[in-house]
Amino acid sequence: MKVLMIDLQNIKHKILDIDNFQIPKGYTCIIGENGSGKSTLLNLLSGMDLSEKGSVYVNRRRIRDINVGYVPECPERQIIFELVFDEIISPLRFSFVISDEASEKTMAISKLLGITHLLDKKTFALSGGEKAFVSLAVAIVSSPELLILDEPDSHLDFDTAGKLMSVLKKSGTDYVIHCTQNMEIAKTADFLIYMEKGRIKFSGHPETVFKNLKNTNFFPVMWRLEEIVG
Ligand SMILES: Nc1ncnc2c1ncn2[C@@H]1O[C@H](COP(=O)(O)OP(=O)(O)OP(=O)(O)O)[C@@H](O)[C@H]1O
Repeated sequence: MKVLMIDLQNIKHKILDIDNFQIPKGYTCIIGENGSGKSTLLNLLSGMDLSEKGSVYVNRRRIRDINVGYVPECPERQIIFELVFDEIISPLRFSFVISDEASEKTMAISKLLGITHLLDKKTFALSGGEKAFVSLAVAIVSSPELLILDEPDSHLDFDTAGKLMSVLKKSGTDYVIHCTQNMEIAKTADFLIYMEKGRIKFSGHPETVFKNLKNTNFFPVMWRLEEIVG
């Protein structure tokens, strides 16, 4: 039987100290205080950084053999083309995908994200939220198995951030790893990781993880209100 998971083995890297840890297939959110090691972990998972000690496997394959998509905190800084269509199609052109196939894929992803109306617009004229969606389209157009999101929702309003998450859940990407400060988003993940001082302190279903965080500012505001109202 095929084992679907990300397997972190004996990671000692910068601030990170993670013995053995498995992330299941699906939508995972990572939360934790500033400096707890979230971005350091995402850099290892995206292949931008190689672990000083330990290994990362995805479905028993080495991380470097996996097609990974990445959206940073300020995605607009990565935009390079003048037209949105050219920006979204660029990863396919860079990998020599034939023209018709690349255009069809670009249209399909734009439909999925609800941004077909932006395709012939100039990238510099987009709003911050629109730029975030275009960067997301660039990241998923080449069908990554693993998609890393390093707080791209920090500049999005709540409804837009929620839309981004629900679209990604439908995108067919096996693993989405989303670092976020938005606890209303984190509580709807399939799997939640709470980091502290380079270690994974709590993990599991969001309800289970948040039970351990009731007396902290991480506990979702809506749940706190529900508790007060009864
Ligand atoms: N080579 C290193 N060895 C040990 N610690 C390091 C090294 N390089 C950076 N750090 C520290 O690791 C910590 C974790 O940084 P990281 O950016 O991963 O945190 P984060 O949880 O993403 O924080 P934020 O929420 O503020 O973005 C920082 O305090 C940083 O100074």
